[in-house]
Amino acid sequence: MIHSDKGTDPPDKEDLKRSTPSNPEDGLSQILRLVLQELNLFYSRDVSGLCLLYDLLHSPWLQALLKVYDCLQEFKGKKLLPATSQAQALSHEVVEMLQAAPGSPEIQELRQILQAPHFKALLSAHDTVAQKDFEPLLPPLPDNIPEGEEAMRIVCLVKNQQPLGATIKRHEMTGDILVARVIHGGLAERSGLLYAGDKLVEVNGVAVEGLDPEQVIHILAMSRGTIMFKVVPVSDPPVNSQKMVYVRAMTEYWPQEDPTIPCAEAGLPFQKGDILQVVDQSDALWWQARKVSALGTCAGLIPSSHLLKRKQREFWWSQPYQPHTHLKSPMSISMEEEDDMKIDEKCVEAGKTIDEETFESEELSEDKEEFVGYGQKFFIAGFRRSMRLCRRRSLLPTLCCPSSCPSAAGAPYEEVVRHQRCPSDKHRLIVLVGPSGVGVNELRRQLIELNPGRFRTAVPHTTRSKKSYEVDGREYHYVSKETFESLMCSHRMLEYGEYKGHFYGTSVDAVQAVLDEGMICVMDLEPQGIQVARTHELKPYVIFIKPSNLSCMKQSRKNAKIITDYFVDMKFKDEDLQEMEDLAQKMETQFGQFFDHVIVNDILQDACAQLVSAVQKAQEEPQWVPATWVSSETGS
Ligand SMILES: Nc1ncnc2c1ncn2[C@@H]1O[C@H](COP(=O)(O)OP(=O)(O)OP(=O)(O)O)[C@@H](O)[C@H]1O
Repeated sequence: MIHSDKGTDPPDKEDLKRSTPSNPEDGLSQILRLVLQELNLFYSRDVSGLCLLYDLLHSPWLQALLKVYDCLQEFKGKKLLPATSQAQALSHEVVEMLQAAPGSPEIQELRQILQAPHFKALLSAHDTVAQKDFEPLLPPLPDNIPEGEEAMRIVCLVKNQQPLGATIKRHEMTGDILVARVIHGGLAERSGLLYAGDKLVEVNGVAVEGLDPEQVIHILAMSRGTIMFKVVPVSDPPVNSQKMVYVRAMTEYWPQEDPTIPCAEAGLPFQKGDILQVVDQSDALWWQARKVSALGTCAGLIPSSHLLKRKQREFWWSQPYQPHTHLKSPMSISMEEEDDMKIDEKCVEAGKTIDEETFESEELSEDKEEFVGYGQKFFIAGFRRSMRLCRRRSLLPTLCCPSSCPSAAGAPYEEVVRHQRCPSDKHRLIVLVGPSGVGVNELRRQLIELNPGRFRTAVPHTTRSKKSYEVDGREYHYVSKETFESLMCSHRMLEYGEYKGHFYGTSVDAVQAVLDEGMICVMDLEPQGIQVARTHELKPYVIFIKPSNLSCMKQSRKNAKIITDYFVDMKFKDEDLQEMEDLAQKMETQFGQFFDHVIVNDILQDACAQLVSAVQKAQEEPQWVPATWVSSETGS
């Protein structure tokens, strides 16, 4: 019973009495219910530490739990033996007896239960286990093995639908057929009887001497059921002492299109961004791996990092020369190419006169920059027209496709670890990426407005002069050209561009300032900026905002407008939507390996809900991140 100095009544004595295990009616769930009830009481009372401990140790439910624990421990030590290994036969007998017995509803019900197919299957499984009847029936070993022959091992494998999980090769000097590799998780490996280096002598009684590996494979392919190998065991069976590593594929790989793979069927196809568990790197050229999304499966062959890099280089040199294509939105390119004359025409068409002052002040409608939430007035920086138009002219070096350009290609695999952010750590930076006009800024704004106390955007820098109504550090950080250039040169700018003769950009420090305040920083970046942001200090979580299909977009963007250089926002034309789709595809092809999450922005409300949930998961659930982000933390 729990005593306390003050507070509510102790729990019902009868309840506690009933909770002791001496009362056989009690279930464990009853005890646990009482535990929870009492813990609730602890919470609601101001109990001193000593009393709490005293009460806790004397509480009947703790005693009851300990008794349950003891029983379980005792039970664990006991070796379970089946009461009978003939349960099926016994059930038959009972059914026959019941048939002769006078009919009563109970007897009828029992007969039905015993004859139900799933119950029969259960008894059959029970007897199989009780009789330890697990092994497949293997043919007897041949008894005419000549004496004095090399030490041989006879291996019988029962081939079901699955492949054998081993590859063979011919020894260059001796011509012997050897087991080249045994695939992890495959039939051969699970048997524990075949090793890389074993020499094949016979397969199903057929001598393999003088045969090509392809002929041996043909014999194997034709075999059904049990396959018998006669092998000369390798003197030193290889021991796999390597540690398992996880990698993110930074490129794609299709074994069926690779003529150099030792066995295309054993290859593991993968796409950019797939997380692979590499189980064997003992071979310099071909590793063994499986996808984390299918860990129960047999491993497959993938090119080693070194080999894949070489393949990328060879592929690149075999391609006709193509100047690097920019990942600029055709919408923005076409606008850049327009001459002033045309811009003037557009402005006249739109019934506006050019108001340079309005334009320079970059005024958006007030509700886009300021809003009232939580009884407070909030100002959202980073949404200004110049900043957004300037982003389209990003000065970051435009990356070419890492998989096809040897100079830009990084490692084809990036080692990753599963990392969970500690609640006391700074939040991860949330980066939104998407083709111009897809709704990156709309979603960003909606997210911030949803909870301005939790989400914020970084305040950008500019070299243009401050307007009278602006506040330094609110709309922008106003800096000199020299300061801006020094930030650029010291790689402290995550993105930057030039617009109407002024620099605009967002610095690492501006992002850090938001994170230091314990808030979640949400920014939008051009995809070529992702790699700059991928540092252990920011640990960005990249969300790709993707347009839905054309017909849906036509419907959902009927009233939407894109910002342009022409002082007025313009309605989407069909070509704009098509360009957006094409650009999204290019972005996915070139930068898909960096996307942690993809959201299709069709119905705005749904996309916003998905964004909220993705951001929460990024902060609160384990995610795959580059191993260097975590090792540099533990190292520091
Ligand atoms: N799901 C949606 N349904 C309807 N309209 C949308 C949706 N998403 C965005 N919009 C509208 O589309 C227009 C363009 O969106 P937004 O300004 O966010 O583009 P963006 O991706 O930030 O591109 P950029 O900044 O490069 O112009 C805006 O008028 C926005 O309100």
